Amino acid sequence: MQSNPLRIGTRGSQLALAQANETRDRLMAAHGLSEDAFEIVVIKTSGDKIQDRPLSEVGGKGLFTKEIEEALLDGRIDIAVHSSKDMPTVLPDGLALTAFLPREDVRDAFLSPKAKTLTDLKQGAVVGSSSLRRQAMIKRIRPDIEVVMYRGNLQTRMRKLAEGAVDATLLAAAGLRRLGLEGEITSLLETDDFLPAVGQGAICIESRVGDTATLEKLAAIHDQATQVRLDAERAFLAVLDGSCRTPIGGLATLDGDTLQFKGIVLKPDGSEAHEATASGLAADAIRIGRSVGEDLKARMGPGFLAEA
Ligand SMILES: NCc1[nH]cc(CCC(=O)O)c1CC(=O)O
Repeated sequence: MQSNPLRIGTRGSQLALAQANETRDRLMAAHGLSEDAFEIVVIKTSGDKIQDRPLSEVGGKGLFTKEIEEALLDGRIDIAVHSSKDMPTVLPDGLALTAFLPREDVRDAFLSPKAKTLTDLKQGAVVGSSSLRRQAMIKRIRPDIEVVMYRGNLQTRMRKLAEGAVDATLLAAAGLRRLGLEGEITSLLETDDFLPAVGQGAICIESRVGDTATLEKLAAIHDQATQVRLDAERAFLAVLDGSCRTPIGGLATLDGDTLQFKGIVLKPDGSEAHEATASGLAADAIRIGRSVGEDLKARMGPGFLAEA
């Protein structure tokens, strides 16, 4: 082990800090190190500075990673901890997702003081979410529901829900668990009818490609099954060129050596949706994800993504 602390870059939100701490704790346990072997470096990103507009309007996923990736490339940090869901499919030259922690619950959670599930909400109910995927999936099941923009950190969103500004909200179960807020979950949306975002529930670690000393440390906390699932999901997203303006869901599951993949593309108002599935050997994860992406692309027809 090197004597310099391993510098862990992260955003400053409570969720991001919880993820960075979890990564540090796993590294400490795996290598028998103390806390002084690590330094958590908080980096403010453009995405953190913009709070009043949906992400889809201001440039999408890369907003939460740009400044952190610059710090990695400049050698100011050694690893960056991210939610896989927030990672663009293309990374800057010289950087890669070099480790995945074991994936948690992938499901979206329904939170409401007024109803047990999405389908129990009263006619014309208001749901807060600024995720285009969640908006489209809600509209597909319940076209009468009004979805209003709802950004801010988890605590802010829960407060708005308690104050009655909205009737319900949807959040990733994994994020709530990491913050010790799973008690706030009213019910969980099963993936059969509500497909999560690509990467949901998986913490990933980004580092410099040739930094072998760091890669060796990460190997001890890496989960290969999560990597295989994410390989398929990210290959799927890359084919569809998943911009933040396109509602897309995708999930890979592993049963032994068999990978199952399901993907969906929707119009934002839920009026049209295309789904496709494929399965095969885990070793073919990337090919399977890509094939579902291509299948959907063909079935959507030209213009669907542009219109969306
Ligand atoms: N876009 C924000 C974001 N990125 C990752 C998570 C949750 C944690 C995860 O999916 O790993 C969340 C919050 C949410 O969607 O509720």
